Amino acid sequence: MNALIAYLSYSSNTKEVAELIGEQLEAEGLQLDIHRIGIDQPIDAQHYDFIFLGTFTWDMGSTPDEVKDFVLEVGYKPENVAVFGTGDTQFGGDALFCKAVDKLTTFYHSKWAGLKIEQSPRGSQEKKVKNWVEGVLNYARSYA
Ligand SMILES: Cc1cc2nc3c(=O)[nH]c(=O)nc-3n(C[C@H](O)[C@H](O)[C@H](O)COP(=O)(O)O)c2cc1C
Repeated sequence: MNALIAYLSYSSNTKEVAELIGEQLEAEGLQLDIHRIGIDQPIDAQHYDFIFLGTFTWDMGSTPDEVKDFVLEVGYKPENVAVFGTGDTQFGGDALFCKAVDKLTTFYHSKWAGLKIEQSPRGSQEKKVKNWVEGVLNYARSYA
């Protein structure tokens, strides 16, 4: 099985989550490609068994433009998109926390609840990342 991790990150929090996810996927034996949204060349989404899409949230619960451009670039709604992201409850509390994750999860009709991390995942939230990735892979194993 193979996977793509596509993410946008300005100040590295979402990048750190992407790295943790990547380490786990590789440890589980998946072949991995990384796509830095807004930087790397367009990808062929059909090539992947899983697409992990990562974004931060800003501007009152908005999805960053680069991520919207990526969604348009992909051009269709793959069935295998799992969404993760980082945010900060100081910007609007629970109502706006990682709102972009919610929006993308709904947009892609994702099979998996979005992973929401407060700022950096390092420390106590690492376990949350690990459990979420495990949940995504377990679903795939049970339906493969
Ligand atoms: C101007 C601004 C607006 C933000 N608005 C939100 C928001 O509405 N909801 C949220 O959860 N986080 C918000 N954040 C917090 C960022 O999403 C958070 O710091 C995130 O971890 C940054 O990701 P990155 O380090 O990958 O760039 C905002 C941050 C900034 C600077």
